[in-house]
Amino acid sequence: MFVLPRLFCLVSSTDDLALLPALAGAGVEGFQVRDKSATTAELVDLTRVVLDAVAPYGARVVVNDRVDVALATGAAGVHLGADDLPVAAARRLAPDLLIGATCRDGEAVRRAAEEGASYAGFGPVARSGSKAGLPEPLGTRALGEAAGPLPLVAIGGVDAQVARAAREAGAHGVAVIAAVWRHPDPIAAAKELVRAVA
Ligand SMILES: Cc1ncc(COP(=O)(O)OP(=O)(O)O)c(N)n1
Ligand SMILES: Cc1ncsc1CCOP(=O)(O)O
Repeated sequence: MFVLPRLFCLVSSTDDLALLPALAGAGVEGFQVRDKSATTAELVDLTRVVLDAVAPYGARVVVNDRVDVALATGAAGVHLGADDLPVAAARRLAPDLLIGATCRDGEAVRRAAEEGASYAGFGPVARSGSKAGLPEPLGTRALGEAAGPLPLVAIGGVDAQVARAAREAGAHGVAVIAAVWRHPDPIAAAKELVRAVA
């Protein structure tokens, strides 16, 4: 059984991977390997690099989209969205993995729980600068209304202020890209996020 991190930092191969040990050392408990342009082999390699960098700090690694890569690398989990392997199928393949499912309302959270998800990635809670084509922000009130059968990880436009609001609304934790990787001082930003979700 894995403890669900309160802060996930999403990582792609274009990020400064040399910062990973310092981010984990600063208290980032979870990393999600998310690289939309990587081949399968590249994703396996990137996941191994992330695991090697952060596992010594006790941080956990989740692979976005790919249960096969999670299993092949010994990652702690996988995050699945609407275009990915259905959660129930992933759970059959991977009884022991942490499985996250993207959800936008309470009904989706209930369904994900029934299918065997471990947590719901709920969002976008605010306006994301990193991912295009998302629906309008759902806000933290909708997050509070969706709370119930699964721990919720708020995503989309999360900075320290949104992270605090999400936690107050009932989120277990948050997941971020821009708040760390587009910050002039990623380690300072991570420390502030760690405090915000504590
Ligand atoms: C924690 C978390 N929540 C939601 C997402 C979004 O996943 P998905 O819907 O599969 O979209 P992509 O990330 O694949 O663009 C996530 N990655 N993490
Ligand atoms: C992958 C994903 N899914 C919903 S928002 C998002 C991107 C989150 O990035 P940011 O923290 O920069 O908004």
